[in-house]
Amino acid sequence: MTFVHRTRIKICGLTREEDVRAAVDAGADAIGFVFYPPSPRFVSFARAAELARLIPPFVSTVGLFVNPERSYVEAALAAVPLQVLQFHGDESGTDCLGYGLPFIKAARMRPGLDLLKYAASFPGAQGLLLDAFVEGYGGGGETFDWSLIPSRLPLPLILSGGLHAGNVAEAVRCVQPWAVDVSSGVESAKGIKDAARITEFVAGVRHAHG
Ligand SMILES: O=C(O)c1ccccc1N[C@@H]1O[C@H](COP(=O)(O)O)[C@@H](O)[C@H]1O
Repeated sequence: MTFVHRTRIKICGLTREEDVRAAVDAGADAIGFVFYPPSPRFVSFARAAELARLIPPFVSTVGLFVNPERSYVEAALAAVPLQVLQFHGDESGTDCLGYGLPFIKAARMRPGLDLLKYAASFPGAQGLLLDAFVEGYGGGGETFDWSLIPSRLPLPLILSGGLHAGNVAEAVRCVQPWAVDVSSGVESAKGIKDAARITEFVAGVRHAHG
């Protein structure tokens, strides 16, 4: 099957230098830092700033937040060179605006969620990230029923939730997202990425394109 675009790849929840290098070397388009303290992948702003120095031009740096205070996001922006914000909690459309950066909004997929209505409530969003509905907001390594995704969405779709090298090609062919986002599926332990799994994941995405 021929796609009109190259599926973008975001690797999220990096905590170590070698993992950033592995993601960049494998061809990731974006690197995510988790600024949600309860997450096992949490990094401080200082740590994220150190890691961000390893990220070359044209690879985006994404800051992930869950229900943050505005001052917390502002502090992140002052400390870390972020290009995109990812809001992964119960934020409203207004909560996500006003930072002077593009943002993507996560929807935690469950039966009954009206995704078109949900997307419309985030008028400033640059993309809609679809994740499984898990305890702890995200990063649970669980897939969701892709048939719940409407065929036409008003925003670029970023597919996440339980993706790994073994299912990502099928996911890309089935959903045809703008981008995929992965955390657990390229880890050897929570917060510890595995270079081989990252490489295999990227190859899986590229393989989907035939
Ligand atoms: O990674 C986390 O710890 C995390 C914590 C809170 C909210 C989101 C989080 N990660 C995001 O969750 C999805 C799915 O991750 P996985 O591949 O299933 O582990 C992904 O978008 C991560 O960015």
